[in-house]
Amino acid sequence: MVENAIEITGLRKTYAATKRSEAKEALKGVDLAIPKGSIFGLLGPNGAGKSTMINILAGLVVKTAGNVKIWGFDQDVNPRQSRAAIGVMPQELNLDPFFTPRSSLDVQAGLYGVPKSQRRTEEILEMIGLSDKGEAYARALSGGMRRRLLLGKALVHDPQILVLDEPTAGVDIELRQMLWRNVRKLNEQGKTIILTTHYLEEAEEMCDEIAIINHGELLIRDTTRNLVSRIDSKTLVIEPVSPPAGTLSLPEGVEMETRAGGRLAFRYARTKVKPGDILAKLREAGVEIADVSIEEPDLEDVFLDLTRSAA
Ligand SMILES: Nc1ncnc2c1ncn2[C@@H]1O[C@H](COP(=O)(O)OP(=O)(O)OP(=O)(O)O)[C@@H](O)[C@H]1O
Repeated sequence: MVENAIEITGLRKTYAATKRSEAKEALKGVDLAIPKGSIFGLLGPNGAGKSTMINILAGLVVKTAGNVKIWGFDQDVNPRQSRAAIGVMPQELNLDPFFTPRSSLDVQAGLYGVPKSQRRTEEILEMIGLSDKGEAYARALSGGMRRRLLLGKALVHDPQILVLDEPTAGVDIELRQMLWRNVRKLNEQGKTIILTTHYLEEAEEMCDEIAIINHGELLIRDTTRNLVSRIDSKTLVIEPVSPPAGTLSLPEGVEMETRAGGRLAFRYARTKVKPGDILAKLREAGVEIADVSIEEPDLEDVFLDLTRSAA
């Protein structure tokens, strides 16, 4: 039994030089395994190589070197089976304006060779909340509806793996929540989900595991929890009754920052300093405290830490 939904080894992609641009090495030998059944986040700054990787998985971009296995099928040996195992919801709203949602889904199913008797057009329309828009022209759909239709199109052949490329970029909260509800449901039904997102909070909330890529290289891959616990810093935030008089003497390595409303934030290494040490110093200085809280590191800190040091 194959354990991994995706196995990538030594994946390279160099876009050829054109008259206007030099050759670009977008992926520089990436190894990555994505376990079956997970919700896996692929993160990285703009231009890191995420779309290139996803497009290679989807069979839309031809790799330069390396090996890609999808649901156990080598992309080069079994292109049909590997393509059938994956559905991609792309970033761009590339819909034919003259197709209705119902015919869009039907045509897509036809492209994947799904026999008429096995098509789930109505079920998918229902799931993406477009049952009442089945006969509307795509050009008459709102941006959010088009995005939902793209999700539907990625599902027509009932793939084991669903890839979502920046699914919530620029969408409103309601649609985002609907998308995530659907994603969770599909995951519970056994689908492996791979998503790229710029919203780190979202990745932290949704993904079991995360890979961060930068400049075409894999920087790290770990469970979301482990990644967040790598960051040693925490921040103690206090609201003083009145601003401290004079400079404060703080434990070594603690950095202070003044925030809105006169709040003071103290960033410290949790393995070296205890928040009580900071509070003791404040008390010594006669600072009266109205409120206190501690901010835990989040994925954004991890991301900045890793991409900064590798820049
Ligand atoms: N068709 C192409 N021809 C030439 N260079 C390309 C092409 N597509 C992407 N690139 C380059 O390859 C690099 C990786 O791009 P890619 O789109 O994979 O990054 P990304 O991580 O998806 O970024 P974003 O978050 O902005 O979508 C970038 O430097 C980009 O300019």
